Amino acid sequence: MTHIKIRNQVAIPLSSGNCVGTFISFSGLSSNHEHIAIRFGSAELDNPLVRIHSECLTGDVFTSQRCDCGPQLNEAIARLNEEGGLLIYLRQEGRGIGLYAKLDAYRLQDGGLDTFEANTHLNFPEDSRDFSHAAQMLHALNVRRCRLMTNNPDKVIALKSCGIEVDYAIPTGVFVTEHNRHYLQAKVAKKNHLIDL
Ligand SMILES: Nc1nc2c(ncn2[C@@H]2O[C@H](COP(=O)(O)OP(=O)(O)OP(=O)(O)O)[C@@H](O)[C@H]2O)c(=O)[nH]1
Ligand SMILES: [Zn+2]
Repeated sequence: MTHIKIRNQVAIPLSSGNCVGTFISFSGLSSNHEHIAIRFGSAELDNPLVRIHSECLTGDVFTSQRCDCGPQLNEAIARLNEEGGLLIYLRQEGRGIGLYAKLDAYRLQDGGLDTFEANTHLNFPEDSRDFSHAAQMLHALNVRRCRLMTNNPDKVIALKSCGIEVDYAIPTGVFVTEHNRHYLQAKVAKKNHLIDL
C-alpha cells in the first residue's frame, strides 16, 4: 500500500448539526482526487464509528430528491457529532463516472433504464468506485477496525480486502421519496443493499 500521511488538519464549524468537524487532508494518496476525512468529537481510534460517503453534488449540495445521498449525509453528520467518529468523503461523483456522465445517466433513466443499466449503456461499469482510498486514509489515521454506517455490502467487502476490519455494519436510515423509489429498488435488487422498502 502507498505510504500516505496526514497533510493538514483544520477545524471548521458546521451549521448542519451545529458542530465542529476537523477536515483532514492527505499526501501520497494514490488518486488524483482530493478525498477528505472529517473527524467529529473525540473519535476514538480503536473502533470508531465511520461513514464512507461518495460525492453527490446534486444530492449533497442541492438536495436532489432523485437519490438518498443528502439525507444520508445529514444523518451521518448528526450521528458522528453525537457519538464521535470519522466521515470519509470520497470525491467519486456518480459512483465514479463523474457529474456530466451521471447527468447523461439520469436522461437514460428518464427513458426507462435503471440506475445500473444506464451506466452500462454509457459504457461504464455499473459501479466504478474504488474504496481502497478510504482504507488508505483510515490506515493513515491509525484506524484498523471500525463500525461502518452503510447498507452496501460491497463497502464492507472492499474495506476488509484492504486490511480494515469492519466490526459490524450499522444500517443508515431509509429515505424514500416518490422520486428515488426506483433508484433504491435497483440498489436492493442488483447490489443486495440492506434496505427495507
Ligand atoms: N452513476 C450514478 N450514480 C449515482 C446515481 N444516483 C446516485 N449516484 C451516486 O451514487 C453514490 C452514492 O454513494 P453512497 O451514498 O456513498 O453509497 P451507497 O452505495 O448508496 O451505499 P450506502 O453506504 O448504503 O449509502 C454517489 O457518488 C452518487 O453521486 C445514479 O443514478 N447514477
Ligand atoms: Zn445522490
